[in-house]
Amino acid sequence: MDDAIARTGKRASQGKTLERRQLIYLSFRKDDIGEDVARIASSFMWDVTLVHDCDQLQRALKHAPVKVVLADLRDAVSKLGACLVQTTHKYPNVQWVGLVEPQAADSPTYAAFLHSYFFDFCFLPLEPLRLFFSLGHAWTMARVADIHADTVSVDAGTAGINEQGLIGSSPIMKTVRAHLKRYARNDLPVLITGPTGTGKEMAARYLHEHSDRHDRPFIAVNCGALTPSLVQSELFGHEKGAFTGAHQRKIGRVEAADGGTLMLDEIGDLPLETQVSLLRFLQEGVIERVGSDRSIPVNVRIVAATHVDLEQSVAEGRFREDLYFRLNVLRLVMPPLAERGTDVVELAQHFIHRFADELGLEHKVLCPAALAALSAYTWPGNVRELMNRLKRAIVHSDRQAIGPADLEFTTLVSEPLPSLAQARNEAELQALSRALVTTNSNVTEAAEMLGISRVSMHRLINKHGLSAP
Ligand SMILES: Nc1ncnc2c1ncn2[C@@H]1O[C@H](COP(=O)(O)OP(=O)(O)OP(=O)(O)O)[C@@H](O)[C@H]1O
Repeated sequence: MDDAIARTGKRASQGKTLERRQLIYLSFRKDDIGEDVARIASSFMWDVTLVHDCDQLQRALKHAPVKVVLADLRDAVSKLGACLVQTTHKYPNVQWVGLVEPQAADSPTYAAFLHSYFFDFCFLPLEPLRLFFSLGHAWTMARVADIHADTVSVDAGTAGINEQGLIGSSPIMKTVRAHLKRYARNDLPVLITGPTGTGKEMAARYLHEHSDRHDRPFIAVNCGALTPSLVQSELFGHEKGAFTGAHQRKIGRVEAADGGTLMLDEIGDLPLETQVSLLRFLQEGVIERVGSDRSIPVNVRIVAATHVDLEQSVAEGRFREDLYFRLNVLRLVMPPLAERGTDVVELAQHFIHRFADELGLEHKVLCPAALAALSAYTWPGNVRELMNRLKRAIVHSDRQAIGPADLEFTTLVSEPLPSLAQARNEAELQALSRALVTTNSNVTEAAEMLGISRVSMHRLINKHGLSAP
């Protein structure tokens, strides 16, 4: 079998100069597989760096353009968890291939690692040709991920995407960020609507951070939490002695936001009698502190948010129509989490690391069934509900891998079916691999065996990153 590999590698280099590829082989055990791996991989154009711990791995990744890490998973569970979290966070495009003993793939912890972090795995004892295909395909996937990341960062430059601030790669969230970035270029009022917990306040902050006002204050006022008796003084401030208990001058929230952005959250809950003072401020750009008749000019950008239907409130006489028209100049709708596709998994992966850091707890992984349950759920409480479930799971679960029950999903959710395109692709790769193995990588014979032309065979080999002649 080694000869077949050597021949395939040799053919691969015939007629053109092929780039040698960098592979890191990570093994926490210092036994002999390393040398076997290095010999086999170098025969098909890989340069192998052998590392034995996470520090060495990080150093190797820093110093060489590595796209694939091959990890020996034997006896490595305890060390591997932290290492995977640390490394995949820092080098998200590097693809991982695992070497496992057949029985290990049945263990829930290994299964969680393999599903969450690994592109592919090979069983031990090592079958060289299987490794050859696996590494080749992983390399191609890493390249695709690099190209995609370049596109996203170009997008980020023009559309102002800040992945850390407002997470989500779904098309709908990309559109949200693009709108916010565009709105950030002017000072017009924005009305953000959407269900509770979808990130309306976060969107307002994002807008502020991308505007020229970003080094001035961002002040959020929860209009629903203001008591009717104090709402005027909270918003506009008061002078000393203005009313019983006003022992000293107080600067209101509107004045505190001068030069920056004022977010009026839950604007639909602002009492009717206060709505008129807010309207006056919006029209004239000046405030008067309670107990004073001096007008103070204040320059703020207004972002209002609500989860209630303001049009309905206007129709029912609970919200002033003139104020509604003042606020509703630019409009943004935050989509429910259930409409954001795989964002739920992206957000969950982000939050489990963030909460573990914040709470000083060990980093955990989400097992495949948990990921499936997260994707299948309807999320009435949106991102806030997701955060709360994850926080509770991290605190309560003693296991390394978080399962559906830890996330309080009582009904079991089955693994999602692969799409037809994925299933076809997988079948195509398998047929291709079998034909190449059977014919010792003879493309003409393999093409004949599969009933396709040599040209199609080459196209498929390239498509699947199998690096043949
Ligand atoms: N896309 C996102 N990326 C990261 N965190 C998010 C995202 N969306 C929401 N969050 C987080 O979810 C929580 C709820 O978000 P936020 O308070 O902005 O929602 P909201 O729509 O204003 O809620 P409400 O209507 O109840 O006031 C916050 O802790 C926020 O940091």
